[in-house]
Amino acid sequence: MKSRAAVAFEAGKPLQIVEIDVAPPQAGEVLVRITHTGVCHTDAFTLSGDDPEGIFPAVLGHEGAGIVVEVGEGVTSVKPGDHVIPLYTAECGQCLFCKSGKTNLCVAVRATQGKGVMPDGTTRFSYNGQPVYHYMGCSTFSEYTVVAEVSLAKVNPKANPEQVCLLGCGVTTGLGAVKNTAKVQPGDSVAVFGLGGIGLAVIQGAKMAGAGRIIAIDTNPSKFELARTFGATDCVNPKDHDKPIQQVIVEMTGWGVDHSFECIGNVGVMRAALECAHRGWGQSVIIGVAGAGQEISTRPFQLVTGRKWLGTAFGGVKGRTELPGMVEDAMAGRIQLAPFVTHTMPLTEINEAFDLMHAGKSIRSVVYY
Ligand SMILES: NC(=O)c1ccc[n+]([C@@H]2O[C@H](COP(=O)([O-])OP(=O)(O)OC[C@H]3O[C@@H](n4cnc5c(N)ncnc54)[C@H](O)[C@@H]3O)[C@@H](O)[C@H]2O)c1
Ligand SMILES: [Zn+2]
Ligand SMILES: [Zn+2]
Repeated sequence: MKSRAAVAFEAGKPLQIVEIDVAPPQAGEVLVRITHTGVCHTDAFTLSGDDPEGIFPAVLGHEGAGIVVEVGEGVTSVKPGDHVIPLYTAECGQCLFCKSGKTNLCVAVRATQGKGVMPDGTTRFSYNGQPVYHYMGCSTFSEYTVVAEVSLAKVNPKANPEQVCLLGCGVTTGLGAVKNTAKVQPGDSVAVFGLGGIGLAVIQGAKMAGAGRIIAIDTNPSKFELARTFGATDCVNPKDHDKPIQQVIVEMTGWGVDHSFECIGNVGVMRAALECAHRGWGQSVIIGVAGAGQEISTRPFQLVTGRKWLGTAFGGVKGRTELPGMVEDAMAGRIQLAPFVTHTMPLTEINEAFDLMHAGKSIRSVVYY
């Protein structure tokens, strides 16, 4: 079938809106009509060419909501008409990782997902007879996409897709990092570096967890108002200080914060985030995705004196098990999604979403089909 899609033909170039061909779902696969998709910084990162796993031409996008159109052989957990959120972290329930109870990093489709193909090693997308690759197992920048059954969370059909698509990545990642990775406790102090969709979701999660002081840090002060709305108690612009930001945070708090979160993808800030963690027990969670080949560093003394360096993908959330409940939480107002959606636009204007992100003017742009 034909599908309108925004295709990344080359790194560093705008997406092109074209009609691609989408092949039917094979065994264990599902054809989904995407109705809405957010644009996450990770899409911009891959489009920039800095992502070692980036393959072109590809259909990017991994923060979507849609409706099942057709299922391949053997698919039992979803049927046509079901409302779904595609998952870039699958959950098969069978693999070593799923069974461990220790992680959400299912490996069922990992090897092929990273290569931009479906589990049988081929792609369902093509343009003028040439293959177009999948992205993060989701490819939500195509109206019709094919996703592995294990990469779909079935959610309440009454949920607002313009908002719950954000549970496909940004908001879930931030909330999950607080709850599953850092396990923030009532009264704990928190520092959040980077106030995009991820960082603001961390603040919302910290507030929900009953954190005491929540310090929001960004070089773009226009983000502070929303950060305060979500629960930030202090807002700090590193540019207002002539000393390293970690020193500023330590001085503000005495011994540093109980938890810090890096939500930018900057290895220098990752170091600062670790070093502003409390002596003896403070921990720092890396969420940001750094460029290919970049490395983190600090003095080992920072760890010897009790700080912990952690990281998280999709906030440690098991998508098929947990997303349906998170969608219910959003519908009941326990999770706030509306403030994240600062812009909406039709697919034809998707490049504008990237421009707004790079200009620091949006939190999330949601594209509709
Ligand atoms: N681990 C995961 O599962 C996961 C999931 C989603 C996104 N990510 C990553 O999280 C990061 C954030 O994503 P986003 O969509 O919120 O991005 P975004 O671009 O919307 O937000 C980043 C924010 O960081 C601020 N910033 C930039 N440099 C800074 C600095 N030196 N000091 C302080 N603030 C600075 C920017 O002003 C901006 O507000 C990206 O690296 C993205 O790839 C990771
Ligand atoms: Zn994302
Ligand atoms: Zn698994």
